[in-house]
Amino acid sequence: MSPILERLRGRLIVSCQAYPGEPLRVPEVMQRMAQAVVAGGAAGLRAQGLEDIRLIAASTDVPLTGLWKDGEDDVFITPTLEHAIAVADAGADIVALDGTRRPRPDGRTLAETIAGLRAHADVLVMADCGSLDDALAAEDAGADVVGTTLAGYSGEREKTDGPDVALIDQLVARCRRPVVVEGRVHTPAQAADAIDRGAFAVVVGTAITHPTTITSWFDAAVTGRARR
Ligand SMILES: CC(=O)N[C@H](C=O)[C@@H](O)[C@H](O)[C@H](O)COP(=O)(O)O
Repeated sequence: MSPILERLRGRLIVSCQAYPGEPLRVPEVMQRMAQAVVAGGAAGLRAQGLEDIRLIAASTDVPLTGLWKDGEDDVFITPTLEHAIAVADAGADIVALDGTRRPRPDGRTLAETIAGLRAHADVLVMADCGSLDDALAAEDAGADVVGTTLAGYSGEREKTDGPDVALIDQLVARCRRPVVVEGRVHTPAQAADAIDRGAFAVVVGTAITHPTTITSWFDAAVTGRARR
């Protein structure tokens, strides 16, 4: 296994992302966020957008998974070969891309996209999948790692409240490549459970790095409960 992946075995990867229009959608802010989570023990980082990737790659030394979200269409996580090459060139160690079986905007298959990326750069590829069939196809297409990132977002599986544990169990049982659990891991207990189920690593985003959502959880918990 690659030394980059070895550093992530059984560890926490923290996704540092802000969304369009949000106050924290500033590359330097995400760079600081990345430094803050590494100080807390994150063994890996995940970042969106070329400038965020560049800044984080330059200022941290943990394995960096990069992606470029583009478009409103079904396939928006690093949707084309051109996007994937740009993410690699920005400094990502692992390029995360849509690993579903849906048609891609540039007409390439996932296998063609991975082969094209590999011809350009020596990077690892994480396939962001939405189902077991996605993950099995992504392995055949050459992905180094399969993730549960798109479970509940690609139309194939229900969006569970927490991580999709049934899918985790399926992937761990059937996949040959490391399975990275990502998506709605909201508590340390859920992260531990994912590892106990056989996940190679766990990605946590929102519950660590998205204060607007975290605030809404606390607000919903307290609002309306006061005795007087
Ligand atoms: C579906 C999609 O677009 N997922 C994105 C992928 O990079 C991010 O918006 C998520 O924050 C990330 O997957 C981490 O998941 P969570 O924030 O639930 O811990």
